[in-house]
Amino acid sequence: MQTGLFEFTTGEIVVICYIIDKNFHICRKFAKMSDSKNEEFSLDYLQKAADYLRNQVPFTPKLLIICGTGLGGLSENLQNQIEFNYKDIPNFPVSNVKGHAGKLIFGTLSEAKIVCMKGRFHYFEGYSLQKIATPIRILKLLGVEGLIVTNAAGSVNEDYKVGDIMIIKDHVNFLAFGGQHPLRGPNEHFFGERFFPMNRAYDRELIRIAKEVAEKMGISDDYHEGVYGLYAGPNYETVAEVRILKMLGVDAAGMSTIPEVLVAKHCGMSVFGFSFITNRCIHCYDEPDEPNHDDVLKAVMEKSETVKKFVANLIQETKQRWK
Ligand SMILES: O=P(O)(O)O[C@H]1O[C@H](CO)[C@@H](O)[C@H]1O
Ligand code: HPA
Repeated sequence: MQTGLFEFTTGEIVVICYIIDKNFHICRKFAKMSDSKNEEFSLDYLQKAADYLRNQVPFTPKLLIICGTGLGGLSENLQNQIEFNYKDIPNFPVSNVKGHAGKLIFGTLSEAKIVCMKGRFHYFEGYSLQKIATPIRILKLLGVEGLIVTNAAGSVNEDYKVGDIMIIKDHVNFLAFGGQHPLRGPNEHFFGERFFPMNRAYDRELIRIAKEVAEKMGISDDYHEGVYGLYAGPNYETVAEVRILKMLGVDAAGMSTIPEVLVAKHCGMSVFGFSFITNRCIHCYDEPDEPNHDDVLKAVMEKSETVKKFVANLIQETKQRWK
């Protein structure tokens, strides 16, 4: 048989059809595999959680606050609170780390309409990067336009001290260097473009206002602008790793935040973030100190009022955006 440029016998055609068919099935299988990998990050799946919340919350939240370890007290700023346990929200992950209560709290502050995640999800808990960031997409579906993301972190920068606030001006996503990314897989165009920039990820105007707020609060010696680095954990860094982080321009190290920021930026949110410095990362082999989670929690508790005030003042100064 003559087919275009080539001549085939019937037998050859059968073989070719078989190969095409086989490849088609293999391709379909792979497509299905990668689709099912993203199913829990898809619009349909997340819509269920958004509908559940929308039916019970009488206003549209505009600002999401993610409370880092021990920073759940930030939700105490909110008036007219409506509270949900993560476990009661369909298709919502559940948090397992001490210092992360697992509650979603809606409320208002200085007329700003806010939702607060009192408890987040970490890669070291075994969640996929997508699962960690599902609340961002769910709350985007509800109407959220801005994110204040907070975390507890160790200082790599030796000028920082325990109790300081580091406003995040940029980050280094060490997981991405190894090809790990919450947006890996088919792009959900509803939320954003396949390719998106991150060079202006942290909103410069919010940073400017936050610095003014810190100055007005009289804490100019206790805040910095720096680079956050994601170390997957759950162990704290070795001395050699801390030295590498320093060489690579990281000022504070933590085990969270970046997956949430990536997904927030992908769906067009404005982002402001800060790290609360809970411990020093250890640079020297002869130092007897060892970081531990109880000290991390203790450090946050000691300064929780200042941090709460900092966030409340920042919201007060930017409330027009979140009404
Ligand atoms: O980043 P958050 O959730 O604030 O918590 C930080 O504190 C924990 C370690 O003490 C880790 O989970 C680290 O990421
Ligand atoms: N390293 C990583 N994550 C952390 C630290 C740290 O020193 N402190 C709090 N979270």
